[in-house]
Amino acid sequence: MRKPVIAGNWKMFKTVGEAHDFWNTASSATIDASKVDAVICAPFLQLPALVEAAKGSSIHIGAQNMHQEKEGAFTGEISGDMLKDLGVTHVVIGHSERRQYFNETDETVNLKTKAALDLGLTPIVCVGESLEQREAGETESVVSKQVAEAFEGLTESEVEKTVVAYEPIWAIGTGKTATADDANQVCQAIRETILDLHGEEAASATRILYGGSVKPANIKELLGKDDIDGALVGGASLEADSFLQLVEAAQK
Ligand SMILES: O=C(CO)COP(=O)(O)O
Repeated sequence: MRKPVIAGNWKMFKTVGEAHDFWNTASSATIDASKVDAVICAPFLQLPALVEAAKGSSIHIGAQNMHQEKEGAFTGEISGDMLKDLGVTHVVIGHSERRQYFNETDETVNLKTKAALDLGLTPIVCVGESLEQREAGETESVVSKQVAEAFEGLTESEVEKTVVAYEPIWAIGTGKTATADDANQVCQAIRETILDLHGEEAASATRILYGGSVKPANIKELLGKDDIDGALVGGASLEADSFLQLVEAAQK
């Protein structure tokens, strides 16, 4: 039985003050950490305050990116060691917005995933096809290649510790969700890729999330599918109430 993950990706939203407002509501929630991993992935500047606020709660704090090197002359970047030192536990890697706007490639995704695992951070590795690729019938081959390259050189136990998020680019922030069946089919193809490359145990243990316009209204149907183990959520994670409804749905 795979424990579901509900991970909020705040993207470039909220000031530290607004994050505190979120926390005032979220901290009173009863989350059963044995049933769900609830994670908030916030902008770097908010991480110290959020890690502090989350102490004693069942919500994990994650970053939205990290650099693959331990340290060095990389102006403007943040290393995994810096995140680890702060008490951050998760890190989103290879989000489509980073692939699109910040030159993230399958190769850097692989290096970052390895660097995160070496530090004991849980990578949430994002994959997904564009609308053009979907319409050309390339979804599964595109996504399988992204997964294969992201996991290149990882051991079976490292793969098991990694979370994959399938986020079709055309469904992000658009209100268009893949149908639960379509999303499940791609998540199943991802699991098959992991099976082929890393073996049965890795394939059955790895959590695969869906992301793209997930809301309290559609979470139950998505979680009802065999190969969907949770969600990576943008817009609906910004309000504590809706984030907590998603967590609630996953811990049932
Ligand atoms: O990109 C996403 C999460 O990483 C999805 O964003 P939305 O939930 O706003 O569509």
